[in-house]
Amino acid sequence: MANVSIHPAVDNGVRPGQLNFAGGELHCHCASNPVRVKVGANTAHNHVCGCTKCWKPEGATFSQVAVVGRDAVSVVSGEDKLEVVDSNAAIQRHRCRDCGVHMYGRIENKDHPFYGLDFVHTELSDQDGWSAPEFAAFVSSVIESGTPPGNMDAIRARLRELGLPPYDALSPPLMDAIATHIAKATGKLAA
Ligand SMILES: N[C@@H](CCC(=O)N[C@@H](CS)C(=O)NCC(=O)O)C(=O)O
Ligand SMILES: [Zn+2]
Ligand SMILES: [Zn+2]
Repeated sequence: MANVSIHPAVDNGVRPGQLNFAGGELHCHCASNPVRVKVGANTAHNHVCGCTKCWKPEGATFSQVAVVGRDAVSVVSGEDKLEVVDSNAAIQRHRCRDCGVHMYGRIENKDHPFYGLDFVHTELSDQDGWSAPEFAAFVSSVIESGTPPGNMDAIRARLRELGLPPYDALSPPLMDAIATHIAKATGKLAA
């Protein structure tokens, strides 16, 4: 099963994060004048995502993506090279127009359940200690990128083997958080 590739950061086993890690810097793949983004806090809810919208390194089946408070994220250099991939998406992914790497995804809709959180790919950092991936999201969506449906049993088995329980949306706690937000907004639950 180890021959099923998920993402280079987890294919050899998930490495634990460091509890007191305070953040670091991300950089894009440009050899010169890279975009640099400071993330001044550790991440949370790190996971691998199989959706077609999250940035994946060349050849990877999944993206690796985590969240961090938007106030902790700032562009250090190369801001002029950033462009929003899809301004209609809930997550506005800012990518380097030269190398295509997504530097951060931001939610601008204040009513969104995850407003206040940015999405970042910790593999773009040279530092170790970022929170480790905990689960696999949008697993069935890898088919939309061309993964043969017949490979899905092996992919889910490999994710379980790595300690990344596979879900076809987000993890139960995050789905519960979204539903709670909606129930409060619609008055079904006390705010
Ligand atoms: N099946 C779709 C799923 C896309 C999707 O819903 N992605 C999730 C996980 S990143 C999401 O929250 N997307 C919001 C967005 O892209 O703005 C695909 O693969 O394109
Ligand atoms: Zn770049
Ligand atoms: Zn995704």
